[in-house]
Amino acid sequence: MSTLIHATGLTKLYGNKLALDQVSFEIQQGAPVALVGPNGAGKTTLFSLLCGYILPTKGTLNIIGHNPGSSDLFGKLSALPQDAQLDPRFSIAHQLAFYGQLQGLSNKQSQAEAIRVLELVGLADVAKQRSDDLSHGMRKRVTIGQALIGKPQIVMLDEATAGLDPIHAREVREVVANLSSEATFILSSHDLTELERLCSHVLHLDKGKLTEHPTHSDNNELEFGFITLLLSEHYPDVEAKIHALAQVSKVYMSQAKEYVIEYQKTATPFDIVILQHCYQQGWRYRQLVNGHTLENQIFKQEQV
Ligand SMILES: Nc1ncnc2c1ncn2[C@@H]1O[C@H](COP(=O)(O)OP(=O)(O)OP(=O)(O)O)[C@@H](O)[C@H]1O
Repeated sequence: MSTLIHATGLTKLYGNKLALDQVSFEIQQGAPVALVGPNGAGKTTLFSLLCGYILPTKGTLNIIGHNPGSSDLFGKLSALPQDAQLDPRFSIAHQLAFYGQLQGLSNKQSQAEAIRVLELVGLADVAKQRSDDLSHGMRKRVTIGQALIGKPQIVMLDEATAGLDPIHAREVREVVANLSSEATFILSSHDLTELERLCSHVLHLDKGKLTEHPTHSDNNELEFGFITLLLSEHYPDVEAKIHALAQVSKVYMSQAKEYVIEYQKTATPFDIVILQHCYQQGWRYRQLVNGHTLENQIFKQEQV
C-alpha cells in the first residue's frame, strides 16, 4: 500500500482564530477515508489545504510526492464541493465531456470519458438527459462521476450525502464503496454514523484537533473483546444480567438502550453467547456491533 497524503503538524490561523492545530496524519491508497467533525471543526479548512486553495500557517503537507496546488497534481486529485451544481441547459454527457476537455482531452476522448464515468456511477442510460430530469440522488451521482473524470488517484467529496433522503444517501455510499478500486475517496461529514460502515479509517476533527480511529476495531489478537448491543426497548437490570455472564468483565450503558460489553475471549464466540442470553431473557435487540461503535470510540472510550 502506498502513502498518498502525508501531513505533519498542520496548523492554520485565520487572523488569531486557530482553525487547525498541529494536525498530523497519513492516508494510504485504498479504502475510503472519513473526515468527520461538528460544525466549525476545521473540515473545510483541511479540504482547502489539501486542494492547495489556502496555505498552512505552519506544518507540511505532501500529496503523492508533491506540494498541494502543484501543477503536477493536475488530474491526480479532484474535489467535489458540497454545493456542486449541474447546468440545467445541457445534457449530462455534454457537461461531463466539457469537463474532460478542460482537462485537455480531445473532443472524442472527452465524450468517451463522459460515458465511462457515467457507467461507473451507474447512470450511462441518462447520458442524454438534462439535470432537471434526474432525481436529487442521481444528480449527486453525476457530480461524483464528474469528480472521476481523468482517473484521479484521490477524490475528495465534501458532505456527499447532505440533503439526500436515506435511500438516495445509501445509493451514493454504495457508489463510493464500489469505486474504491478506482480511486481513494476522502469523504467529509458531520454525521459520525453515516460513514462508519463505509470507511475503515476515520479522521475526527474537533476544534481544529485531530484524532484517528479504525472503525472495524479492537477485537483481533487481544485477550479481551468488545461488543456493542443496542436493545429495542428498555428492560430491567440489563447491566447486572449481562455482567452475570461468566465471560463478561465490564459492561456499561453508553446511551439509552445501548450497552458496551467487555468480555474475555474463549472458544465460544461471545456474539453467540450474548444472542442466546437475549433470547433467554426475552430481550429484543436492534443492533449488535462487533467492537465499539465509532461514536463510542470518539466520545465514550474512557468509560470502559
Ligand atoms: N476565512 C475565515 N476567516 C476566519 N475564520 C474562519 C475562516 N474560515 C473558517 N474560519 C473559522 O475556522 C474554524 C474552522 O472552520 P471550517 O469551515 O474549516 O470548519 P468546518 O468543520 O468545515 O465547519 P462546517 O461543518 O460548519 O462547514 C471555524 O471556527 C470558522 O469560524
